Amino acid sequence: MSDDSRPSPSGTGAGARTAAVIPAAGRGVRLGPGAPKALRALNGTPMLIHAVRAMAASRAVSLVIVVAPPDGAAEVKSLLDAHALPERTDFLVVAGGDSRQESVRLGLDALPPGYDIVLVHDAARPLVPVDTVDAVIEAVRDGAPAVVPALPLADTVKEVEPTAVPGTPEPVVATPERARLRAVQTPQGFDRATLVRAHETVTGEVTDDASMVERLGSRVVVVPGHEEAFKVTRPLDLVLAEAVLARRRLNDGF
Ligand SMILES: Nc1ccn([C@@H]2O[C@H](COP(=O)(O)OP(=O)(O)OP(=O)(O)O)[C@@H](O)[C@H]2O)c(=O)n1
Ligand SMILES: C[C@](O)(CO)[C@H](O)COP(=O)(O)O
Repeated sequence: MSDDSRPSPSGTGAGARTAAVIPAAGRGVRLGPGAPKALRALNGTPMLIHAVRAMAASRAVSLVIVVAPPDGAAEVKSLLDAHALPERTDFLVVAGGDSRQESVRLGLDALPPGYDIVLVHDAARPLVPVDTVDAVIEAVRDGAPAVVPALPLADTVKEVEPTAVPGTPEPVVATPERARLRAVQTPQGFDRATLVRAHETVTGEVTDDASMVERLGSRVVVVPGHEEAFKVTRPLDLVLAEAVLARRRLNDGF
C-alpha cells in the first residue's frame, strides 16, 4: 500500500503528496427524480461519503477536495462534519459548475501547492476498493503522467450512425475489435502539472480527464480496474451498490 509518511521530494516519485478531487456536482438525471445524485443514500449513508472514504482509505491521499452541487457546498460541509473520516486526511469543499469538466477545473483551482499527484474520482463511483486507488497512484509515481483504471468489455460494441429520432434503427458503421477496448473507471491519476495544463488548454466536450491529456499528446496508461468501481448511473445500479455493501458487511463479520 502507498504511504504518505515518506519524505516529499518535488515531482511525482516515491513520497510525492497526493490529493483527490471528487466531482460531486451532477444532478443524476439518469437516476431519476430526487436529490443531487451524490447526496442520495446507499444503505443509509450518502453516496458522496462512501466516495470520500474510498479516497481517504489510501494512506497516500492526504487531501480530498469535494466539488459540491453549486448550491450545496454548505450541506456537503455539514455531511463531512457529521460522518467519521480519517483524521490524517484534510478536506476542502468548493462549489461545482455546469459540466463535469468545469467542476473538476474548479476543484483543481482550489488545490494548494505541494501536491504533485492528483486523483480525479467520480462521487458516482462510491465503492472503488483501496487497492485500485493505490495501483493508480503507484503507476503515477512510476512515471506515467496519466493513469486510468479500466476493465475489458463483456459486450461486443458497435459503432453506429446515430439517427435524429430516438428509437429508430441506427445503421452500423463498424465493430471495433473488442480485445483492444477497455471500459474506463475512476480514480484517474495524474501528474499535477499535466492535468492542470490539460484543463487550461483543451476545449470542447470530453467525458473523462484522461482524454484531455491524450489531446495534449501526453502518454496515458491503463491499469486494471475493479468491477466494484462501477458508476451509479441508473436505478438498477443502486440495487447493485447496496448488494455490494451488504456482501462487504457479511465478509467483515458485522
Ligand atoms: N456538472 C457536473 C456534472 C457531473 N459531475 C460529477 O461527475 C461525476 C460523473 O458524472 P455522472 O455520473 O454523469 O453524474 P451526473 O452528471 O450527476 O449524471 P446524469 O448525467 O445522469 O445527470 C459525478 O460524480 C457527478 O457528480 C459534476 O461534478 N459536475
Ligand atoms: C469519467 C467517467 O466515469 C469514466 O468512465 C465517465 O466518462 C463519466 O461520464 P458521465 O457521462 O459523466 O457519466
